[in-house]
Amino acid sequence: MFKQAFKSIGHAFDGIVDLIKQENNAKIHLISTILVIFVGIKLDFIALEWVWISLAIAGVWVMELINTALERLTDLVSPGENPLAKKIKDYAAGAVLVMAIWAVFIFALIAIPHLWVWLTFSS
Ligand SMILES: Nc1ncnc2c1ncn2[C@@H]1O[C@H](COP(=O)(O)OP(=O)(O)OP(=O)(O)O)[C@@H](O)[C@H]1O
Repeated sequence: MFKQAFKSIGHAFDGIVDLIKQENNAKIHLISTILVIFVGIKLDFIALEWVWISLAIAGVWVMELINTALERLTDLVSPGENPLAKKIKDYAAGAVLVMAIWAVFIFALIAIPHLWVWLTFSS
């Protein structure tokens, strides 16, 4: 039972590693994730702020994984040009964009007051 569970986790990790290797957007997400965590540690985010930040980070990764899965599936079932394939890919890309905008909003909402305090009291 545990062996099967570890095997499944391994497949899931393979998917994430492959996404980072294959997709430019995933590389941008990775750099952004590291930067946001670094800024959060530097600015001393509190637990509740980490809850929102981690939700935003996870949300963008989940959307990117689903988007890429849909892109691959579309290419598999419809290798040529097809207006429906375009719609499917554009909708999925739209989902990533909505989540990314929300993530930036959450980060700004949390980081700006911290930055304000940091700039005011560090001088
Ligand atoms: N099979 C297809 N038929 C018609 N249009 C397609 C097809 N595949 C992709 N497109 C469209 O071509 C454009 C570019 O798609 P493409 O997937 O290459 O780049 P993208 O949207 O930047 O995605 P990503 O960089 O995540 O792979 C999009 O508008 C997409 O909907």
